[in-house]
Amino acid sequence: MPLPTRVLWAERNFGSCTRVFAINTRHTWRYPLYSPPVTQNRLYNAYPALDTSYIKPKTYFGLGTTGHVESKHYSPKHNEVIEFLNSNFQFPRKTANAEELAIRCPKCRPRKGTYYTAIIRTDKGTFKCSDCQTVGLWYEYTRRFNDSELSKLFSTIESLGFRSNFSKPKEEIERYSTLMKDYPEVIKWFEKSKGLTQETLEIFKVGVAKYHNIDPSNSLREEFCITFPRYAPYYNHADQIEPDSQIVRIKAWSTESEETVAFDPPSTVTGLFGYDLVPHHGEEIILAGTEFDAMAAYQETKIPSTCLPHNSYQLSIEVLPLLERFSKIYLWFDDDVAGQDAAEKFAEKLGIERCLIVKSLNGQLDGPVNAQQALEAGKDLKEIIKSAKPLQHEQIIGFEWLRDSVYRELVNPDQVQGVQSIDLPGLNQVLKGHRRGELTIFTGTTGVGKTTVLSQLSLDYCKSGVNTLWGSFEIPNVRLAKKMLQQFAGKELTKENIKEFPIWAEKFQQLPMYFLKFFGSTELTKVTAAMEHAIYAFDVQHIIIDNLQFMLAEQARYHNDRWELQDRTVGTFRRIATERNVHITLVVHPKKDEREFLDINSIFGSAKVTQEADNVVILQRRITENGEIRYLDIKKNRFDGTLAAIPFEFDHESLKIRQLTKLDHDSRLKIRRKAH
Ligand SMILES: Nc1ncnc2c1ncn2[C@@H]1O[C@H](COP(=O)(O)OP(=O)(O)OP(=O)(O)O)[C@@H](O)[C@H]1O
Repeated sequence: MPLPTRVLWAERNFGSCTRVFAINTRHTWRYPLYSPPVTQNRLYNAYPALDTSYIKPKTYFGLGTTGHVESKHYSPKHNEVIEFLNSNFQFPRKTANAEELAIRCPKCRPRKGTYYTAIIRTDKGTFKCSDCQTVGLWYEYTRRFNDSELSKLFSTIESLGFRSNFSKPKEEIERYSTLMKDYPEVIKWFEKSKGLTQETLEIFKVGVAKYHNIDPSNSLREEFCITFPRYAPYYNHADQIEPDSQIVRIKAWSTESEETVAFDPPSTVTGLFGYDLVPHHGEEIILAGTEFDAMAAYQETKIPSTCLPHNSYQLSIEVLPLLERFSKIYLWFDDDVAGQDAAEKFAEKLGIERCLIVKSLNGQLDGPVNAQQALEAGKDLKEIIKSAKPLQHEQIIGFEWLRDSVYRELVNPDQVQGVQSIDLPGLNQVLKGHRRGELTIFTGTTGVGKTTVLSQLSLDYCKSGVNTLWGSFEIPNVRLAKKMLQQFAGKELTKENIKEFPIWAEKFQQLPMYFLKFFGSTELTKVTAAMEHAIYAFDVQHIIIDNLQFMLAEQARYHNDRWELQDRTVGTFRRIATERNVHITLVVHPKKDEREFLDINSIFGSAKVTQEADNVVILQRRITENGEIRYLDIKKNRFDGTLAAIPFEFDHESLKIRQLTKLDHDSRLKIRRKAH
C-alpha cells in the first residue's frame, strides 16, 4: 500500500515501549497522522511499505503530547476513520450499511451484552450510541479517545533497552510451528505430561527452535526450546475491516530446564498468545496464567484463550487495548493466594462488570490449582468455567469469598508470608518474606552499601516475579542499572568481555523492572503521580525510593519545615503502600551519628518515620582487628516481631553480598576477642 503522504516521526521511549508520533506533512504538521501517537510496530503494521527515507527518526517535534485533531470543523480524509479505528485496536464491525461501522461507544460501557452499541460513519466520523444516546462529531470521537486512560502518555518511567525486532528473519520465526511435526517426542511429552493434543499445539502454532539460555546459573549456550508465538492484528490495506494476524513476539521455553529461556524480541510489544484465534465478532476470552493453561482451557471449552504476556502477574498497558473489545473476560489464574490476588487486581483494572473469576479448586480443599492441572487430573473444565463468579464490590464482601480466602491462607502459609529471598535466606527467617502493603525504612551511614544491598535484594525479588519500580534520586539510573547488571551477571562486564553485554542486557530487560526518570530534588506530587501510574500500567508491587533526603532536598526553608515535609512524605508513602497494596522501601539517612552501631533513634527526622514503618532495617558496620563485619540489622518487624542482625560479606566481582555462616562469623569475632 502506498504511503498517502510524506510522514515524519518523532520517537520517544515511554515505559517499556517506544511511541512514535507520525506527522502528516501534507497538512503542514497540523496534526499527526495518528492520534494518539502509535507505537513503531503499529505504524509499520499500518504501512508495511513505509519508505524509511520518509522518516526522520529520533526527532521530537514538540506537538501537543496527545496530538488532537485541532479543529471542530475538520472532516476526516478518505479512509482516515477506518485507519484511526484500526491503529487504535477498536476492531470496528461491518453493518448492513456500507458507510457505517459498529464500534464501541467512546463514552459508555453497557452493563450487559455487547459493547458495540455505537455506529460511526466512515466518511464523516460522526457517531451515535444507541445505549447512552451520545451523538458526536469526529473531533469529539478522537478527543474522547485521546482523553482516555489508555492513551495518556507516560514520560516519567523508563525501562532498559528497547530492541523490538526479531533476532532472526521473520520467515524463520514463522517456520517454527511447522517444525514441530519433526519432533514426535515433544508432541508426546505435551500429551503425556500436559494433556494437550497435537491438534491444540497446531491451533496455537506452538513450535520448536534453539535459543540462548542466559540465566546466570546456566552457561551461555543454545537450548532446544518450545516456542509460543504472540499474535497481533495486522492490516494489509487502509480500508480493511477484519484484520489478519501476525507474529510479533516469541516466548522460548526449555523443556530441559522447564523455564523461559528468552523472549524474542525482548521488549514488550502489543501481542497475545492465541489472539489470532479470536473471531472478529468474538465477545469473550479466557485470560489464563500460562500458555499451558490457555491451551488446556481452549482445548476443553473452545472459548478463545490467551495468557499473561510476561512470566509474572503483570497485565501491562501495551496489551490492554487488545482486551477492550470483549464484554466477558474469564480470569483463570492459579487458585492460590498470589493467583487470586492478581485476578482481583486485574478485574478492577479491566472493569469488574465484565470479568468473571475462575477458581480451579471450585471450593474443594485440594486438587488441581489451574486449567492445565485440571485437564491433567481429568476434571471437567466446562463445569469449572461455568462456576466462575464476578468480583464482589470492594465494600460488600460475601461470606463465600472470605471463606475461600481464609482457606487459601491457611493451606499456603508460605505465600502469606511473602516472596522469599533467594540470595539472603537469613532474611526470610527474620522477616519471613517480602509482603505487599508494607513500608520498610532502610538506613545506614554514608557509603555503607545501602544502594548496593537494595539493588541486589530488589533484583532478587524481581526475579521471583515482583514487578519493581526504582526511584533513584541520588545516583543516575545509568549507574544504578550498571550496578544491577553486574549483580545480575554475577561478574563485572568490561571492555574485554563486552561481547556478553547484549546477552545479559536482553535477559535483564525481560525482568519487570522500571525506573523513575526523576533525579535529585523532586516534588512529592510528581513522584506519587508517577508511582500511581506505574502501579496501574505495570502492576508494580515494590517501589524503592533512594533516598528521602535527596528527593526532598532544598524544598523546605527552615529546619522545622524540613521535618514537617519529611513526615508528610513518609505519611503519603505509608498511605500508598496500604491503599495500593505495594511494598515501599524508603532509604533514609541517619542523623549525624558517630557511634559505631546505629539504633532506631538514629534515623533522621521525627519519630513518625519509624512509627509509620512496618520494618526498619539498618545496615551496620562493625570494625574488628580482622577487618570489619557488616550486618543487616532488623530493628522492627511488625509481621511477627522477630529481630536479628544478619552478618554478611561483600564480593567485589559481583557486587553482591553473601550471608556469613555462624561459623565464619564466630571465627571472625573470635580473632577480634583474642586480639583484645
Ligand atoms: N559490604 C560492602 N563492603 C565493601 N564495599 C561495599 C559494600 N557494599 C557496597 N560497597 C561499595 O561501597 C560503595 C558505596 O556503596 P553504596 O552506594 O551502595 O552505599 P550507600 O550506603 O548507598 O551510599 P550513600 O550513603 O552515599 O547513599 C560502592 O562502591 C560499593 O561497591
